[in-house]
Amino acid sequence: MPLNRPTICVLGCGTMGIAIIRGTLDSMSGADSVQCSPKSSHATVANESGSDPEEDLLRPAGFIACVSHQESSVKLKTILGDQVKVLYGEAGNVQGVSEADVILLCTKPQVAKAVLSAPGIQEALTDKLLVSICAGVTIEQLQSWTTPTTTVIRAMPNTPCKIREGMTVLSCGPTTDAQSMKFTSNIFSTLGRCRILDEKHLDAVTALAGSGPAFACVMLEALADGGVMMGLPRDVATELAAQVLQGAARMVLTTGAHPAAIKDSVTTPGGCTIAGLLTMEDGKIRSTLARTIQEAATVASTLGRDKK
Ligand SMILES: NC(=O)C1=CN([C@@H]2O[C@H](COP(=O)(O)OP(=O)(O)OC[C@H]3O[C@@H](n4cnc5c(N)ncnc54)[C@H](OP(=O)(O)O)[C@@H]3O)[C@@H](O)[C@H]2O)C=CC1
Ligand SMILES: O=C(O)[C@@H]1CCC=N1
Repeated sequence: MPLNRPTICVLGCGTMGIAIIRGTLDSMSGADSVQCSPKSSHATVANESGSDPEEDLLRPAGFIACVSHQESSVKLKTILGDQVKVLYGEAGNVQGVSEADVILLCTKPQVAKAVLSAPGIQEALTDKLLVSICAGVTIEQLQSWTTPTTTVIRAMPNTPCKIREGMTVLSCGPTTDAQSMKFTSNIFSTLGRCRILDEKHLDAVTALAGSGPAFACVMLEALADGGVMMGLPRDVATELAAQVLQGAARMVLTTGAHPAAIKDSVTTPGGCTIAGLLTMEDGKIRSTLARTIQEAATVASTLGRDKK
């Protein structure tokens, strides 16, 4: 299927839909300008830079965002401005999918089947690419709710996509073509890091990377609490904790160092770090965090199932 400068419909534009649109528009706003097309009234991105023409063809031409309720559509317009065409309700979904080339399914997993099975959607999806970010919804399920003419890809991004520091994992189905995969990987690579893995890993990915920002923020908040306990002002403690986590994470990502080696390099014999580390180990922090991912992955695997 041709994917030159496609229009993307974000079907279910809440937290993640907004993060993906915002991050993508920001990624293009440097060299490119985003403007509202009077003809189609959805956002178009005009490239005036001398960038790679092949990459340019993979950039979205514009976004359409679909939500369920009219009130949400009003709020969304104030968040995304006139760069994005906003539609709501069942008729809005059919219109949005019909006008787009690529559909990003960002509803809650529990409503994915109903949204894709609604009258007019299957026809509107003919010969199009459907990328689902719904936790626990498998490629097999997505294929069974669409016709064979629709190409299906599963993605698991996370909220930091909004600031282009995201982590996304993609899985393709047996019939996914290379161009669809290249386009999808290009979109998510501009929003942070992007990897392709076999679908069997996606529940673990959902727990570690999808839910991960929540777990990381609980750790961040707890570290800051400790600083506050020892007299630091809250804003200072939060800044220190956030920068420490970012710095340590960047050391792992940029140097490739093992986390244990970085820990050891901080730990002076008989010093304060080993005193703190032993206290952490007494609290079983390692197994608590590892079990957190295990439990979240177990629940993720159930999210696409019909509720009895
Ligand atoms: N939140 C996260 O960190 C992550 C979430 N995910 C996955 O992303 C998906 C979305 O999550 P999230 O963004 O948090 O959810 P939100 O609740 O923030 O957004 C869901 C959106 O879907 C819309 N919606 C609901 N029903 C319909 C419908 N019938 N037709 C069209 N739109 C509809 C809602 O509109 P309205 O407001 O009008 O009801 C809302 O805009 C989930 O499947 C989740 O598993 C994946 C990775 C990370
Ligand atoms: O909590 C959830 O179910 C979703 C999936 C990953 C992050 N949030």
